[in-house]
Amino acid sequence: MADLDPLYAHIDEHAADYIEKLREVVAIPSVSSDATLRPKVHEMGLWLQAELERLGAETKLHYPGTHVMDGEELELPPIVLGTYGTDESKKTVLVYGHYDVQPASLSDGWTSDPFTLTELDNGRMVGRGSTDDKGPVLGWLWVVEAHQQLGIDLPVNLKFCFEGMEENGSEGLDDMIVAEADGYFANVDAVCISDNYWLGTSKPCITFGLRGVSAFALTVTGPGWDLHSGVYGGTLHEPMTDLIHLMGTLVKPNGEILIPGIMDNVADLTEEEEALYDVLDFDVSELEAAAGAQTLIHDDKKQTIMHRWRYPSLSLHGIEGAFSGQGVKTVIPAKVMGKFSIRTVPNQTPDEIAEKVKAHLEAEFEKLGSKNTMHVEALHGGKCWVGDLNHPNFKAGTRATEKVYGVTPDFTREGGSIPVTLTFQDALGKSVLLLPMGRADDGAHSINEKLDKSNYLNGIKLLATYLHELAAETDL
Ligand SMILES: C[C@H](N)C(=O)N[C@@H](Cc1c[nH]cn1)C(=O)O
Ligand SMILES: [Zn+2]
Ligand SMILES: [Zn+2]
Repeated sequence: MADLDPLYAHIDEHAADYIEKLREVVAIPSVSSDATLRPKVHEMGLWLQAELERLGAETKLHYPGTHVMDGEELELPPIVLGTYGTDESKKTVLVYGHYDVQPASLSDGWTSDPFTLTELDNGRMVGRGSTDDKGPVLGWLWVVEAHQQLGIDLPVNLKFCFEGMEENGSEGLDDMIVAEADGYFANVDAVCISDNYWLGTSKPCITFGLRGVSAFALTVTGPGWDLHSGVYGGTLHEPMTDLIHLMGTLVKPNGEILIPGIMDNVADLTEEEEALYDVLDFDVSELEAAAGAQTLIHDDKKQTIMHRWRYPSLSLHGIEGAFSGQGVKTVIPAKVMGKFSIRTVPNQTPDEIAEKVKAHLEAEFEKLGSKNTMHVEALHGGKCWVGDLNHPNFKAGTRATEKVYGVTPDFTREGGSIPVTLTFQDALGKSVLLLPMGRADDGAHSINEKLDKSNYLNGIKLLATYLHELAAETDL
């Protein structure tokens, strides 16, 4: 295998260039769930295509069509495909990432403009998408660029697949992958995704499981328009009262989900799985620090991690249509929509979950005797995934981590979701490795999202080393 020390030195020397490029992409507010920002998501996709072309990849944009969001028909952003190298004597690695981001605004509590990458003295680079997932996506590009600049042969062929709807249901992606399994993806030997985080803040990990996600909108409609609570309060069924009651029937404050039958299919805990939690080097105080609170439900670290990885959870996210401004507005909102989602685990399926949620809410609404109307909509559902830690793809990731960080990584599952992971595994029949770049306290989806400069640079080295280790794998 090539000596990678010159590559590592080169990556360190080019830190400023990599950071400038990250600044450039953070400044594109590619928020997939905001209809007004949809042009920015397209812009970000085209930015990536241009970079891939600049590096010599053959690219193709796949436009999955349109979808309706907030009553508006919108063009789905392109899935950016790129082929770099077609040498039949080399293995082909498919790398996936997403270029859309979660919403962010200063008013949420950010200490700097979310779309301006802000470098802090402690090495943190703060900005929306820095860790989720623009930093890692860019990392793959710099791996290719560094090899070119040093004249080192890239030991594998690469296929890129970057989507712009991951944070909003990955619409159109699964269909394209299935349709192209024997086409664009035909020669793929292994898949790697860098889109999650270490378990803590100091030790790297590789990840072999993800929870799924099923998102819902629960709408209660009453009066024809918003009403004066002094004039109408006490005289009619109020949508907000019904909604709050219904949302309260979903989950207990201790996290227990109240939907009948929801735990029926949850996989049993085996001794082998339990042993994995026992050896984990996990400090709950890091989780508390990253959350900015000491409000954990479970005292025991093993229970905490199991409830994050292997049990479902239900979170209430927000209410559309409700008054949320400052001061008091004595109004009865006419129509309110509660948003919640369930993180799902083996062996739950989105269809089964949606059926149980709907049956439960319909039964609860019936009990209210309300004259309002209620509608439950399943917004998007992604399946959970568990990979095989013993596969050579994971061995390559492990060796790469050991080389770059000098420690054996934690082997983790992730509480979040990357719905495409299982699709790649099933449709292509190939192993998918999750190789994270960022840390547990990066604040993905939260305020002040950041990527540490050291994680960015070591992450680029890690992705590069993984490709070399995979190329050296004889068992693949
Ligand atoms: C883990 C990954 N970086 C991520 O953040 N995934 C999202 C996917 C999603 C699903 N609905 C909206 N976004 C997540 O786990 O929330
Ligand atoms: Zn995300
Ligand atoms: Zn992500």
